[in-house]
Amino acid sequence: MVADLTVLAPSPEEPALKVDRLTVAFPGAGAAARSPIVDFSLEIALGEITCLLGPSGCGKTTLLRALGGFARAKDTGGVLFQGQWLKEPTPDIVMIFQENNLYPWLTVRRNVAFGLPYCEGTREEKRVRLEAMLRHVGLEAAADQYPRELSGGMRQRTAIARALVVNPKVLLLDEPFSALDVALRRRMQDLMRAIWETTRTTFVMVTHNVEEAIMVGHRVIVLGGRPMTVLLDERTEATPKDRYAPETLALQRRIEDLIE
Ligand SMILES: Nc1ncnc2c1ncn2[C@@H]1O[C@H](COP(=O)(O)OP(=O)(O)OP(=O)(O)O)[C@@H](O)[C@H]1O
Repeated sequence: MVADLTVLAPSPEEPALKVDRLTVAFPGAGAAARSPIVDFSLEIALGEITCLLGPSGCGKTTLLRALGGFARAKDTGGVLFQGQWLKEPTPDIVMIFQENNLYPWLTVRRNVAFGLPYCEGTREEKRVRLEAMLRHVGLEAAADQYPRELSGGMRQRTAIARALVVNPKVLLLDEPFSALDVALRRRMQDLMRAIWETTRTTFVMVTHNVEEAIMVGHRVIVLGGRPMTVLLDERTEATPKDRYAPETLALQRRIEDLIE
């Protein structure tokens, strides 16, 4: 446990994000008719890892963007964050994309520190927090390297550290590990669970990998159809030792059948 990163456990009653009759409108004439998200509702629990799965093109990224305040919603509904309609991105909700978007001209340490000037706390508190985060994701030794000198996993760890060091209330991840090989992907999944154990941040992760969703998530939601609906909403208690357990494999098959 890294004390510097610990936050108070949030009250479990209150949802972190409430999608309430959301219709996403795409810009351009008639485009709203093609929107996969029409009158859609869903609650994302506070302090949990929720994984979103679904066939390609069903609207997962569009939903994630809406959760981040990036989508244009019709004013008949939307996304509620802390009881308020989310109209634009907020520093409390941070999004990480597959391609991680690091600043190539900054070292790992300076990439991770990028958002700290905008946070509360003294210079010394921020310094301690930065170093604790670098240690937590195993990047201390690489802190003075540039993104081009890093492996894919190190780049993604830098992106995760940069997102978490500002202590967001919600972290949205869009297929963050899809470019990584199987072994590295598993290490990143374990790291994500370890980070969650310490910070209890609300994570929402889109993935195409069913096993990953079951192993990382506390809750797995399968989306599909047009307009998009929830096809399956299941809690999962799987730990690494349950990876090949009959219940894990049975849930995996049920989900795969829905996504095909
Ligand atoms: N800005 C936009 N304007 C018009 N159509 C869009 C826009 N953004 C997304 N779409 C369409 O909305 C649908 C859902 O896209 P989205 O990227 O959310 O799906 P997805 O489930 O994340 O797909 P994938 O798994 O392949 O990443 C697609 O048909 C896409 O073409």
